[in-house]
Amino acid sequence: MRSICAVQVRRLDMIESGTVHYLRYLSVMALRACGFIIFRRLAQSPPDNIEYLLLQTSYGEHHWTPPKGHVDPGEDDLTTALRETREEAGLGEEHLRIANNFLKELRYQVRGKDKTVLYWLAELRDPAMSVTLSEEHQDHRWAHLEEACKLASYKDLQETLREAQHFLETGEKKE
Ligand SMILES: Nc1nc2c(ncn2[C@@H]2O[C@H](COP(=O)(O)OP(=O)(O)OP(=O)(O)OP(=O)(O)OC[C@H]3O[C@@H](n4cnc5c(=O)[nH]c(N)nc54)[C@H](O)[C@@H]3O)[C@@H](O)[C@H]2O)c(=O)[nH]1
Repeated sequence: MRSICAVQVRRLDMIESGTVHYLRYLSVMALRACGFIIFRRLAQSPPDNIEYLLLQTSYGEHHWTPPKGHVDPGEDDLTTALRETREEAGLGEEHLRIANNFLKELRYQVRGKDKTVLYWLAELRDPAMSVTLSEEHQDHRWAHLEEACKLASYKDLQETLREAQHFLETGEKKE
């Protein structure tokens, strides 16, 4: 009887990784994530000179979003955004020019729980710099606004990208 229990416990330990671990994590953590809408400017004339960076997850629905991720306990939001961008895209603060006066908050539900995502806006200083993905993502794309909106299939994220474009073209936030 004792040995059966030991085997069962070991099996439970083994499935403690992957999705089970992730679902347990979700059930205890408040869902808050932070990241950057990263853009680069090309030589073309406006508006085609602006491209946005989107990453495609290697898990789940394989959805596309800008680099972002969960806030660690005790971490401030901007530090999270910078850490996640370095981890997920290989781009650090030294590679970015962070825009003043642009911060967008998205709220949506993930598996029945409210999630808040904060996005800052940042320009890649060297447009030729390459992106280095982590295991969390399987692909990345630099895309003009309309293509970026097709990849980012969520209405709120599409609106955020449109607001970023408006901000970059006019220097003003959309009301
Ligand atoms: N095994 C496994 N493991 C997973 C899974 N899933 C995650 N992991 C692990 O967690 C780590 C990631 O940790 P971080 O990087 O720190 O966090 P985030 O960046 O926050 O990443 P998430 O993917 O958790 O969160 P979202 O992007 O928010 O996607 C969640 C759902 O929300 C919807 N959704 C997404 N975006 C929008 C939007 O803009 N607007 C709207 N309206 N809806 C949106 C969409 O339906 C989507 O399915 C990975 O390494 C994995 O280990 C999974 O399914 N199976």
